[in-house]
Amino acid sequence: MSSFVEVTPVSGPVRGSIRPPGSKSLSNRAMIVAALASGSSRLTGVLDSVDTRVMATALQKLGIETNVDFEQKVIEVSGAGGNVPEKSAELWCENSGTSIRFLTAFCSIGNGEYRLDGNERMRERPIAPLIDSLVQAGIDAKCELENGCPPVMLRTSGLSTDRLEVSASMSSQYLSGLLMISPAAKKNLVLSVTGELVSRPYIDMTLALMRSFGAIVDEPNPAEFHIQAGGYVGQDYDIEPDASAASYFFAVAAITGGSVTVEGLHRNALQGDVRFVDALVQMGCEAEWGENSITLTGRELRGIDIDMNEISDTAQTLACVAPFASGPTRIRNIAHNRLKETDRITAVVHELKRAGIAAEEHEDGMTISPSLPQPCTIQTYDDHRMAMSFALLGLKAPGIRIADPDCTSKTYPEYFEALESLCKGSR
Ligand SMILES: O=C(O)C1=C[C@@H](OP(=O)(O)O)[C@@H](O)[C@H](O)C1
Ligand SMILES: C=C(OP(=O)(O)O)C(=O)O
Repeated sequence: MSSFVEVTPVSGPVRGSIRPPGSKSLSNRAMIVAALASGSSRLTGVLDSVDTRVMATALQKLGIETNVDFEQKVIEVSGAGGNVPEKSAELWCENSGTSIRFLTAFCSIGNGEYRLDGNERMRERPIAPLIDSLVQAGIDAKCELENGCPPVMLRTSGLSTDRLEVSASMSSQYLSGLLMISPAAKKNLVLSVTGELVSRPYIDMTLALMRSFGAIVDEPNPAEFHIQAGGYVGQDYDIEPDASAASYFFAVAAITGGSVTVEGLHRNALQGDVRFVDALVQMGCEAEWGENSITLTGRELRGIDIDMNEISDTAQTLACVAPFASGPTRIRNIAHNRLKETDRITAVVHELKRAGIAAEEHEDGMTISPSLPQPCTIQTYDDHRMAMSFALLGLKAPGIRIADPDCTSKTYPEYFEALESLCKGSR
């Protein structure tokens, strides 16, 4: 384990193709829905990373038979038909937002006592809106430290309400968690969102996955969901490659004037983050949307003004493309990024400045101006996306070191090897 990695610059355009590992968001959703289903499910193309391991282990602890073969990227789940077999469990969620939010919802349909906790940063990431909804539903749910964050304690005998409200202005994951458990509730349920809903494409992803496993959901308006009770049926389900991970490789093409094909993704992918490609097109790149691949070709880059609320996991990637554009780039409407693995606005601006790049922090985002990166060691704040995005700077300028590269294990343990193998022909 080294404390930093130094990225070697490329000397010309990077050309190549790559298939990123399975989507974290789809892997963790598919495990939850398969666990709720009647019958067994075979999930293929799943991601092997800390976040998916945390989810699989938690389901096993809850008594769901979950057979994991990460070598083959396969997980077989014997669904418990909407029951939670174990009456009591302590679940460790590290810093996986999807895991703790989806599992808190999952445990609420059980019959017993459950405690969910995570690492130091997870204990700073809000979960109160989800807890408030469960309390509304008559469940004895609380944040143990009374600060709106994990650890979470639940005493429950199931979900039997027919109406529920949730606030999703800090994270869409509270709503996704409640949506996924709803078909397993005792009655049909009307779930409404109060206030703003961030990261909307993740809700569409949740609904699509639920429907693939047989759920019936109506959406009379964008803030209301009518979910029929009746459960899920186990399926064989193939997970798409991770579109957020793909953003780094599209960015490689953009900043080197090269051409990179990402296999396994397309315009209608379930992951909203494929729209990162549109942001690069807005900056001047060309995209070719294939049936099962996307090719991005880098051209002269211009600065843009962009709302990234719906694709906020790719904001750090864009922030590391922006220095190479001809004018400033303004990223807007991502205040919720302050609540993720680290404060992803302050941290990004701080590290861009460390590399000598002109950047300004705003409450809802940042502005980055054209600059040549200077040698430095980028701090990554235990945030996989800090490491993966700032590595891009090192392809364009010498002396860029990335501290704690192993933090990519949250979603992409082999990231630096994959980046190296894509770029090595251009050195
Ligand atoms: O539902 C999901 O799979 C996710 C939703 C997003 O979180 P927010 O809804 O908190 O923005 C995203 O950042 C996260 O990586 C995955
Ligand atoms: C925000 C992220 O993850 P999570 O919320 O699932 O921890 C992420 O992967 O960028």
